[in-house]
Amino acid sequence: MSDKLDGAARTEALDALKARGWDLVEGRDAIAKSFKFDSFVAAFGWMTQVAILSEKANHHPEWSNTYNRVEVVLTSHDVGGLTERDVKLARKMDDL
Ligand SMILES: C[C@H](O)[C@H](O)[C@H]1CNC2=NC(N)=NC(=O)C2=N1
Repeated sequence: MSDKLDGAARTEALDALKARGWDLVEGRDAIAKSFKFDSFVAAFGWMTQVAILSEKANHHPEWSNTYNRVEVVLTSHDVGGLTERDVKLARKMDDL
């Protein structure tokens, strides 16, 4: 059974995410955010922490790093869209 977000839960989650700088990706059911850090070391340190959390949750980001920036896309590949797993990972990324 798909655990894709829909209805009021999806609207609520997306509103909260948008308030924190996340946006829907055009053409797919995914969210994206660009994180900027003071340095490459700060960016990579954050990525390392996220990697550990992601592995623990078995839910992983699509991302790329250029110097002090990390471009993140979150979606749940197994269901082809956004789930609560993406919302939780987004919140952890914001909170680190
Ligand atoms: C086999 C394993 O459960 C899957 O490959 C996991 C790993 N991490 C994942 N991460 C994300 N974002 N979507 C998935 O569907 C997914 N599947």
